[in-house]
Amino acid sequence: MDNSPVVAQADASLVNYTQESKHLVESTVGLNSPPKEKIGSDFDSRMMLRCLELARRALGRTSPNPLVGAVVVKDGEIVGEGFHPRAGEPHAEVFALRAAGDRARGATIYVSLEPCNHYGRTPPCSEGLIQAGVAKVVVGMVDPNPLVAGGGIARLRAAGIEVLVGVEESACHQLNEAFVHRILYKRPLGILKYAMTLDGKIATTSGHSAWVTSQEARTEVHQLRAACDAIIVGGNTVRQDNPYLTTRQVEAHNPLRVVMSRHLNLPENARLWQTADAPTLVLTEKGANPDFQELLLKQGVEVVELTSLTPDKAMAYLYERGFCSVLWECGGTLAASAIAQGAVQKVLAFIAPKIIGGSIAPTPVGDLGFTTMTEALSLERVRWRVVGSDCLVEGYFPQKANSQ
Ligand SMILES: Nc1nc(O)c(N)c(N[C@@H]2O[C@H](COP(=O)(O)O)[C@@H](O)[C@H]2O)n1
Ligand SMILES: [Zn+2]
Repeated sequence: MDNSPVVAQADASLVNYTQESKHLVESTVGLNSPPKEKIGSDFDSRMMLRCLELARRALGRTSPNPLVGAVVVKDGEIVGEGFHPRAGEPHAEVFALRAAGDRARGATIYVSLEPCNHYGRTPPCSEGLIQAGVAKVVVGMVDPNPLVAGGGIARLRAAGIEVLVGVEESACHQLNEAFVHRILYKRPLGILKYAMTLDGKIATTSGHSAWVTSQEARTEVHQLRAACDAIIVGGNTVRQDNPYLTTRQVEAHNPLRVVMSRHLNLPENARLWQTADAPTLVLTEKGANPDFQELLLKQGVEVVELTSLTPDKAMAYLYERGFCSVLWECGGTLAASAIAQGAVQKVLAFIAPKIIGGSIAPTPVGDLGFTTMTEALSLERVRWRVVGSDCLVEGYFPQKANSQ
């Protein structure tokens, strides 16, 4: 078996770029591009990092839009700041220009994503910047949205405005990796998170799993949830762990809690439907257990029937709902199927320095059908760090470059 299922749906040729913008976008989002030299001064970097700090204030709330921050600088001083709070509301540049008022004339504006150049839910920021009379625009990264894709930069330059592109580009890209993935692959970014012992178990043989990792790691998971649009689990996780799936330890945005269950053989008293702290959606198949559907609806849980319930179908549905990122917090069987269907791009593995043994104790990823080590899925861009008493390893499955 080769690795093709994992990347089958991750094909960036889905997006129709013009030949000109294709190269610009590819070089910004890191497809086909060698490492780059630092762009801009240390001051430029500081201002761009401030943009990212502002952008993060809306973490988890902007989808399908990106996280964007903007800073207006006049004579070396910040005179206006802004960030994009949520889709439908003005863009970061508009808030920063409003805060700067007349001081925007002749100023430099830093913005972590290329200013838009189209009428969407809001008018083009490129025109707003021209009207405000800014002298220079410093851009973190090109917007991969084909409606923008270099067009905002070209419009500003055509109006005689100096534009510098690529300041702190990789940090800008990292913050919006889910937005970029959504645009390129027409699916939310799938992140598989699990916690396991040093001997690779997520629970004891009897199913006990509270807690594998340290308190610090669990808080980090709540931060991670806050940055995502949805968390998915399967029916087994609801039955065995009865999770809350909230961000209660960090008091932040709660993503949509999604349960995938074909037959709706789920407990009536699960915490997911007894706590209203976060919205809950149950994905099932046509005609499944109508009585239980009624019970869920009474508890305020949304139920959606898909024609066939697979990880890819679930991701396609969540893409249509405008989601950029989905956190898989499921058990091994669903995780294996999500990986096999290309619904996972990034893996976050918390590894606790504990050994529990047990030849049938559950592991984080079930059967992928591999028989030789040559079939193993190797992650790239791998990093690790210590969190509390645990180690967090993160990496990405390889993705195809835009082959257009
Ligand atoms: N540069 C920039 N700043 C922001 O604050 C933004 N939200 C965006 N978003 C880009 O515009 C598209 C959304 O447009 P509407 O909000 O619907 O008008 C989004 O897809 C990005 O391409 N850009
Ligand atoms: Zn805009």
